[in-house]
Amino acid sequence: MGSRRSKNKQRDPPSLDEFKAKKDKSKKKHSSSSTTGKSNGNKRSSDAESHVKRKKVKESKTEEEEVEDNLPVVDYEELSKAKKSLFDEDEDLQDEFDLEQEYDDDEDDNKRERPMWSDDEDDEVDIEELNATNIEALSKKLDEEQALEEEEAEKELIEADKLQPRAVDILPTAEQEAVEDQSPPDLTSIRTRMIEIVKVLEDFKNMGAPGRSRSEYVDRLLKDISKYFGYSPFLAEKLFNLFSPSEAMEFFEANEIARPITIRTNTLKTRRRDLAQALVNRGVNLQPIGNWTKVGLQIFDSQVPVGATPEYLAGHYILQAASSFLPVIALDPQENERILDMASAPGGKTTYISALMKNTGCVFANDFNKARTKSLIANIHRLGCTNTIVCNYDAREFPKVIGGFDRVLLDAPCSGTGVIGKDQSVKVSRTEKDFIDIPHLQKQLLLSAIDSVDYNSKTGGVIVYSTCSVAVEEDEAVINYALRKRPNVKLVDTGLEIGKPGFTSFRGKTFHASCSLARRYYPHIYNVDGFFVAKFVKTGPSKFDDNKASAKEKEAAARQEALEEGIINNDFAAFEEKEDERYIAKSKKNSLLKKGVNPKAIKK
Ligand SMILES: C[S@@+](CC[C@H](N)C(=O)[O-])C[C@H]1O[C@@H](n2cnc3c(N)ncnc32)[C@H](O)[C@@H]1O
Repeated sequence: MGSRRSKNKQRDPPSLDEFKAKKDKSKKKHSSSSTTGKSNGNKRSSDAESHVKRKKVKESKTEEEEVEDNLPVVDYEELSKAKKSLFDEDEDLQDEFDLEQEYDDDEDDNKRERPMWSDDEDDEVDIEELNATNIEALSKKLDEEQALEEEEAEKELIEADKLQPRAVDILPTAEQEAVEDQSPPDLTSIRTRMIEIVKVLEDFKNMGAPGRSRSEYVDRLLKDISKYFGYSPFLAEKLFNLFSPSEAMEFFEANEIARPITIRTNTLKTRRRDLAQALVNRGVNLQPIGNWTKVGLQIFDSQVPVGATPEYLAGHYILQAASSFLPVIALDPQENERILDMASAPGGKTTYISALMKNTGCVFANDFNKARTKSLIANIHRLGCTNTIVCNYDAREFPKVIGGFDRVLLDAPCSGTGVIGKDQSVKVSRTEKDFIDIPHLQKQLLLSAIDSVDYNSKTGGVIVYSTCSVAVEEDEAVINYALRKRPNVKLVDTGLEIGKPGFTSFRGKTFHASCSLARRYYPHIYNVDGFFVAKFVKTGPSKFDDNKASAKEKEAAARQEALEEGIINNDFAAFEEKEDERYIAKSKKNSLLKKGVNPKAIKK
């Protein structure tokens, strides 16, 4: 963890001006790379700047700041740069989405480069001298110096760690623990102790105190985590076990912050470029999410409520977490297919499916919770999805209700351990029983999803299972169960470019090797909600398969029933002749009056 300290700063979202300056910079970078061939010039220069800045900061640090630097704050700056982040800034995006047209080339803005260039003075390097010709050489030199410095610092740290018998002092005695339990928590010392314990656990052989077992450190760390971050001891342990100790700390830290606000362009009504332009005009500061989606936008800040703009009300976009795009991308819906979204409210994924199908075919949007189907219907209407049928069944009743689908999405009800960043109540509300009951339901739902798919589908035969939980019981254990119970399916690649592979074994349990094809998403790695996505294809009929013919009959019967109940009208787009006659007459009269003609004088 020591080597991370200099980078442990969360980046503030850029202001509009900074964003613009960045765009300008990137534009210059493009042109300079094409003329000079020095494609890394800007990066190197900013490396050089940050080195200069780091140096300054380092010199002026107090001891307290040094301690503060030790704290495992999630490195979002690194995250945003890392290839693996779902919020990649890809230069290629410029072609499809070029916001530069939205900003004038203003001299003031050009002056407002990143502060590293203008604010810092440095004894050793005169930044003014960093021009196009010597920048690369200087940067290289600075890089080397920096690497050497970091190496030395790391060595010093290791030596200091060895010399100091800190490990002995980290764990409190029973008496100290008793006193601590009685008094209000001292969060600063708890945090420091957590960091120390993590260091010991990462190198227990050399750093563990004599006579102390690894589990003593783990127990203390778990107590500290649950006190510091506010988790129930049970959930703290469950989540801790998913990661190495230092990664677990990053995960817990990341859960303290909400993920970036993201929206999905509704391509049934607009294009992302047009939407972005409209929102920028309203004072929304945004940029594309990353090169893995052509419809997502990340909102940095806004002068208007993003959930109430005219574009929102007109259904040009939906507020949707970036991770929620993933299962639909994996589902890969095709035009004219029949698709079932088993647990669909409030419809973020249904409306995306509908958009990808360009309103062709048919999407059955089901949800067991009737109250939630109201927001589902509202979203379907607002976004103009005309190929959807909303239903309200316990999805375990499928395929008896209807089957023979080309594709089924099961975005399953779950414990929500992936979305603690936005729902902190999960920290204490989830019990051991939840991790038995919820997976039980998920397993039943997944079998129904599999049985509802037509294995003869010419275009599909696909089932996607997703959760916003990172708990293995709700993810790999569920898909592994389905593989055992339904030998007529196999897991396939999700087609998603990024994501960590699913576990093939976990704490003594072994899963089918193909579970590694599933994808895991974590807030501390991708800056998105924790998520899980697995994709199956059907290789043979299920015992309970409903063939396509009978599914069609059921669909026709359902339509008829809805017609009879007046839920849908066959004459949705037709004219009400009597009503229309009145309006036509009125408008004719008005038009004559406008022309100064007395309507009564006109012979009928
Ligand atoms: C994760 S949410 C779905 C979110 C939705 N897919 C979206 O993108 O907006 C899970 C949904 O499952 C529904 N649900 C729970 N049990 C169900 C069941 N037995 N059958 C169908 N839906 C169920 C819940 O009402 C909830 O709306």
